[in-house]
Amino acid sequence: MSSRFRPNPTPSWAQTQNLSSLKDWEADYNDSPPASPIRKSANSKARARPQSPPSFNTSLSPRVSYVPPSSSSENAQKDADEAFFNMLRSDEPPRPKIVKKKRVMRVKDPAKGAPESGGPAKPRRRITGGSLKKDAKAVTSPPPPPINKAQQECDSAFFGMLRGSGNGNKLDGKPDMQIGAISPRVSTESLRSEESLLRTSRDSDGRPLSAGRPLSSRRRRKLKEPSAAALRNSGVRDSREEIALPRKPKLSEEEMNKIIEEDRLRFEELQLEKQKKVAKLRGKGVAGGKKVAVRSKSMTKVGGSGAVSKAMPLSVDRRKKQDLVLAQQGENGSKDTRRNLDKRTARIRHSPHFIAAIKEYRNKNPHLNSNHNHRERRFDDNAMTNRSLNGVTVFVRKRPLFPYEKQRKDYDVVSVHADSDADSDHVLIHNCVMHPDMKKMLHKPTVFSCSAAFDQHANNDDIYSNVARPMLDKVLRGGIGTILMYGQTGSGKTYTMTAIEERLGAELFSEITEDKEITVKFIELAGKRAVDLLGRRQGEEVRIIDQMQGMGNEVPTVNNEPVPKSVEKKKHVIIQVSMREGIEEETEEKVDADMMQEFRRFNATAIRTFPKWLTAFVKVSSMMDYLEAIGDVRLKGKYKVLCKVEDNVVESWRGEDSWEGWDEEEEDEEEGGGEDEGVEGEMQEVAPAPQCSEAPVVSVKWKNAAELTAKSQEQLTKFINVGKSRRATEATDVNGTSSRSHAVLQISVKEKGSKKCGIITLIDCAGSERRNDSLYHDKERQKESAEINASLYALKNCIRARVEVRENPNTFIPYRSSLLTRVLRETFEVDTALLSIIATAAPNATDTEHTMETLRTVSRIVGTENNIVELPTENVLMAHQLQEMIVGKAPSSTANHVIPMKWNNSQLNAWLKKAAGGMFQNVKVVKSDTGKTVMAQTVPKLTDSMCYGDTILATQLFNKLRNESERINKILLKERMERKQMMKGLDG
Ligand SMILES: Nc1ncnc2c1ncn2[C@@H]1O[C@H](COP(=O)(O)OP(=O)(O)OP(=O)(O)O)[C@@H](O)[C@H]1O
Repeated sequence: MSSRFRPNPTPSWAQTQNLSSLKDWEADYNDSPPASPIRKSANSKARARPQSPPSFNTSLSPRVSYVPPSSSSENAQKDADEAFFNMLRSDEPPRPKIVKKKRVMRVKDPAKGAPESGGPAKPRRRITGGSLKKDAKAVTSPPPPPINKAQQECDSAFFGMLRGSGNGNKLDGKPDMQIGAISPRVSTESLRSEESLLRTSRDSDGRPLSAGRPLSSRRRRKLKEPSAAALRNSGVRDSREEIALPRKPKLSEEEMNKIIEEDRLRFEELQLEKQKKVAKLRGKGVAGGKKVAVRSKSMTKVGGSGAVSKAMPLSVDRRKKQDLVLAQQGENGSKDTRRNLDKRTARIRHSPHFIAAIKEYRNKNPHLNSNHNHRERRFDDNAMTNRSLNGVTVFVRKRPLFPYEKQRKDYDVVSVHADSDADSDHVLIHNCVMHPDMKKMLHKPTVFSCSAAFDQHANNDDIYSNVARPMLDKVLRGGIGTILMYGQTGSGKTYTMTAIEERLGAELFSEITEDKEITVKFIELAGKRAVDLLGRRQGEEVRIIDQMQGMGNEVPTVNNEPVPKSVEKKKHVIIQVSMREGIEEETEEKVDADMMQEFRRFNATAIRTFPKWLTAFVKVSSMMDYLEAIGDVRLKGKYKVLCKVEDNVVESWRGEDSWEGWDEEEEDEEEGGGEDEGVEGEMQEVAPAPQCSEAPVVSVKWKNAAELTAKSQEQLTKFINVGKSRRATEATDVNGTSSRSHAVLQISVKEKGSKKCGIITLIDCAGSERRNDSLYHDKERQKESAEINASLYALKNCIRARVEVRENPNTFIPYRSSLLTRVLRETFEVDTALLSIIATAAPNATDTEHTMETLRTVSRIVGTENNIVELPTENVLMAHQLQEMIVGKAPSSTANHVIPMKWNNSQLNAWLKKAAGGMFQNVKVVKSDTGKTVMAQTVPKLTDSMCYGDTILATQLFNKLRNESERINKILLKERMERKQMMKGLDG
């Protein structure tokens, strides 16, 4: 037998048995076993846990009920003892402890039922026990019957008790709550039984603690109880189910809404209450309003009732509170406190400083002040030629700042320097940016040069007379003139162009003679499509056919000459060039050399010369170059080009647009029988150029585009307006009616019955947008924007190439890269053609980057980007410094005040020398001492560290430092208020 179960005799018990010592008792153990160790043990346990004395229902152990020794029942005592020791000997689990008989007598009538089931319950034998009679019978009936289930239960309870769990039920039939609470120590076997579920966790009234709520999974695991699902599966009924409280009925939507509304009202009420409280506190000066308003915990505990937190989760409260604070801020106009801002926002946020800095800069440089008299300044043809930059006249027009822009605190960052004495004007952009530390403000002036610049005071007449009027003279003589508007969306391209069209129309009709007529064509270039704006059918697609007059593009013909095998393998295209008939022999060599040089540019691998032919092998991969080469050759008007293209190579190329397009155009030309056609056969002579004095030698045809003859200025205006109304415009974020295409208006002045003509082309480009602005546009719009920008890029390249052509005639002009440049081919290739670009500039600070980019692009176009000057960056002064500068009044204190907490070692030393009439000049200061370290010290510390043990001096030092701190803080506060006042003045 395990010693664990050996009865533990106590001296008192030994004394009762007349045993002198424990040893004696042990010796006599077998003969006369102690009769009351269990009782003693039980009693001792009861003492140890007075609040929950273990009590046992004897019915749980009917056979082992123990009757304490008494004079009246000696035999019963003996029997009980024997039964007990029998049990011990037979290795049976120990029986539960026996309680006093008195208590046994208090057992309730089981017929009254267990309280947990509510009504009159069936007698629960195993739990509430059987009858007392039965128990008594069991006590007196040796030998013990085999252990049944009830016995096992009883045993397990007993073990539990021995281990200290005290498992068992009171004899009065009410389970002990404490006992239930410590039931984890109940043997696994018993817990698994159905009854154990009922026995666990009951309160003093016998109701299970888990009533109305299932046990948590953690608790269940602890109790080693099967889950409800497991019980269900095993067919055992879970008692918890019986006693579960009925679920709350679902609320209808109406009821829910009502509750929500009530909560909301309550919340608002509480908010008001809170605001009143805060206002009261502020009035009393008890607390900084902000702290109370924002940090108050009252949102969760208002009124101490927790009503708000009950009604709404904390996050909702917080959000509402935040919304309220934000709304209040908005109403009060309180400032945005963010620190990291994008360029545009930062410019607006610090606008007063930047405005003042720009104003100051203009004052220092009076020529930048916009008071130019544009009326007096009229450039004639010659002046314009002198002022042209690399053959292109560049004008800049700055539009005024709109009231809505002023309203949002935007400001003018474009200064114009119109210098009539020099050859060029200048535009200065005040680029206002923040230092990366987001504290310092910088002003970066950048200067761009142009032929002529117009500020916001220039009107449309000024623009017309300087830009279009000189061009008109040339056009009337049969020349070519092109005016191109380039600029950011909303910068005034359409506005300016409309003004020019009106005035141009009026002058044209007043100047032309009767033998001349004016025709007009108007198309729109949107991406890769050209659409007629004046045709009967709206949206008619126009095809741009650019070819040299009298020459035409030819269908490649196959020469008989065999293709060398090596070439075939490499998939080369063979280009054969025939000399033009009538070319003089002495120049033949030179032409050959030119031609060879030309082909080398296109990576021709072999060039052969024949008496009348020149053959080059060009790689298929550079087919586009090859096509351009042909164009180039034609341009010179010296050669006739024939192509011999290897069959399979052609096949492989046919799928490409460019080649097919090329063929089709040719076919069209042949079918159409246009006036410039007639190229038949290989050796067709070049038709003579038109006899018009300055007529173009090349012609770009707008096939399908309606050409209308305008008989009067009104009619011309009407045609233009019809075209404009058909033009695709859409609202962008930047401009309400932004042009999404390039509008090309061509006005020709023709001699009646003759082909002689002068042409003026006015191009209103689509807004050059940046990605940032088109960020929120849909996909189609973004694609459109990309195409617009691509065509503007091509334009830039062509104009640039045109500029370069003057120095290097071999310069390749990539006019084929966009529809816009194909339309403008005449302008690029005719030397006498005039080209003017008007760059429109928006003055507002938020568009600084766009404006700079426009001017930079135009400078690149004309090859003057090297003339862009970036002036030294200046620091923008803060308000108190500006005040002195602008208002002419110094702030109340110009001294640089620093609070003691921020003093460095030298500042500390300086103060100590002067303060209190030099009282502290002899205090001990080490190198590492700063204002902060000294301020952090208490008087005793100061006494030791600095004042050589002089407490009075240390106290003085301590107080004086604090006084000084207070004094400086007051001054700083005053300065801050002054600055604020001044800023308000600047804003206004
Ligand atoms: N110099 C100016 N004076 C007065 N208002 C102007 C001036 N320039 C432009 N505007 C006004 O600015 C607005 C936008 O101008 P406009 O439509 O010409 O811009 P845009 O550059 O053609 O734009 P988009 O490229 O998007 O078509 C118009 O309302 C126009 O009246």
